[in-house]
Amino acid sequence: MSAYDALLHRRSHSKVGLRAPSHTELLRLIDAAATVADHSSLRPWRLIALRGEQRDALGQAFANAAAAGGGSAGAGGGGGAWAAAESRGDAAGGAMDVDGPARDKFVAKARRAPLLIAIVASPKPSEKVAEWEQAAVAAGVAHNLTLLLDEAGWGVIWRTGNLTRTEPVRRLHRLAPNEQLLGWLYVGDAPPGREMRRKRPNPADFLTEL
Ligand SMILES: Cc1cc2nc3c(=O)[nH]c(=O)nc-3n(C[C@H](O)[C@H](O)[C@H](O)COP(=O)(O)O)c2cc1C
Repeated sequence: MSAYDALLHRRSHSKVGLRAPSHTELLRLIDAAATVADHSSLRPWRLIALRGEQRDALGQAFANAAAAGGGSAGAGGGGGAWAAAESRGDAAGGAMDVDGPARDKFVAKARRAPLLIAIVASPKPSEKVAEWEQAAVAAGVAHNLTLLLDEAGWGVIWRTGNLTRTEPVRRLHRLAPNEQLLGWLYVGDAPPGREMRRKRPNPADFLTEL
């Protein structure tokens, strides 16, 4: 299949089955995804696979973050509400994990696929390459990987949410202070029968001349 056809036929799957690509298969796809254009070849990204009960830990982190006030779509780093709760030492702040239905709801969300791949923008020191350029490289790797997984027959959807950049979620992924999560690729069996891809925008609306 040409890259053109692969892109035209790609679609996200919000519901996937129980099988997931193996570590070895992932490495093969990441090898190709990593050919993304990368100013100064800084490799400013890394990926973290979450399988099995590791997904429950993510659900727990989501629940703890939500209990502490959550995040916002514009949040650039750790959750301020979380930090405040932590300094108070209350339950939602880390002394105790949130439990019960509040936890179950988020664990179920994290279990929507057998494999989650966290996309981490991991900027490297550079006088020449700004952090936004490096984040663009990390996003490029994620888009490439999404396409490659789709082409290999896996169901994939890239998800984020307001809790992505909260402190409990950062801590679970052991992010360095300068790193940022760009979300997760949720991966599993593609459901049988490919649905039609959603309507494409008119390319002429997106190309002008100076
Ligand atoms: C950075 C990023 C974050 C996203 N976050 C979510 C999300 O949290 N929930 C969601 O339903 N779709 C999210 N999407 C969109 C889906 O991945 C997907 O593109 C969308 O459902 C449209 O389907 P399509 O890819 O088949 O066109 C996100 C996409 C990107 C690039």
